[in-house]
Amino acid sequence: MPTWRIGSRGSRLAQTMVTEVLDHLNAAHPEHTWVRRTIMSAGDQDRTSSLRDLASAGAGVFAGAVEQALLDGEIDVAVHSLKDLPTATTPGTVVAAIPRRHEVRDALCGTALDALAPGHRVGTGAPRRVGQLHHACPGVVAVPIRGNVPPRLRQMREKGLSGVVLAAAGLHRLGLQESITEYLDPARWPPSPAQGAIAVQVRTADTALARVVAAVHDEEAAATTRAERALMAILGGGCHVPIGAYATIRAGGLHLLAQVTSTDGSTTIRAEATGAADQPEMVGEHVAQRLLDEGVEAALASSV
Ligand SMILES: NCc1[nH]cc(CCC(=O)O)c1CC(=O)O
Repeated sequence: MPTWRIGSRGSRLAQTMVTEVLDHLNAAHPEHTWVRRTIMSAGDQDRTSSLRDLASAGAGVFAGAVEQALLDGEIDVAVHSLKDLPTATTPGTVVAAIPRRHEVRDALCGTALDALAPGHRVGTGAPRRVGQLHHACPGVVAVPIRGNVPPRLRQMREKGLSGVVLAAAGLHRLGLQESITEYLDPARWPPSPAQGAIAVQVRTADTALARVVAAVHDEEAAATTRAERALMAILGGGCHVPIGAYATIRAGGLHLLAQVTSTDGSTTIRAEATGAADQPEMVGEHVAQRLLDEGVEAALASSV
């Protein structure tokens, strides 16, 4: 029976995502053997540039090295955070499975939103989170902070910050959920497109392997993230663009809420729509068009 090499970034978060995928694959396909590989990326190695510098160097700075290892045949399966994967598919690769998404929300560690007062400092460098923070808590100072999840919590303590905003999914996967003070309501504070979702990627030519990894696929996670990413593909994507998106499957179909917030928090533009759950891209495109009709481009231009 075949042995497959499954690879990810070297961060502890990436390793836990591989474990999550492997637990599922081993249960569904005990006849296959899976071995783990770690791929070091520029995003892992570079501790000096700001997230924005790295982002402008290309949205896939974290995912790129892992995708390259897949294309070079060093690994057979790549595991990514879907939100860190560029919306433009890398030729020769295909996302063959998106596992069930457990947690999409942002979380505040440290001081609760209500208790934050003007002058308090909160760690986050992502423009979407900076804008949402300023909008919710005028006068609160966003302090750029970067690195993996555990170092960000450490920086909060070391720099005497009142709090730090992180994805709840990452904190949960790392067993750090006790650090969470407050879950931010996704209807008021929409998270990053595809936040919390894992992408399981293979080479396009490996159709048999694609069928094997499809054992971890979840239709709801796929539909919601496809809608969120279709929206982002139109508005320009990546961690450096302040777009929040939150899709849910409801009785009437797939509902998508999107929000763009200027980094100073003064302007938020929201749009939503419901459409067919089996045509998620159409819902994403529809909501993107509504945001454009509301003049979102000017808001984006002034905030990035
Ligand atoms: N941008 C970094 C990043 N990429 C994926 C996660 C974890 C959440 C996820 O799995 O989507 C994080 C950390 C964060 O945003 O707090």
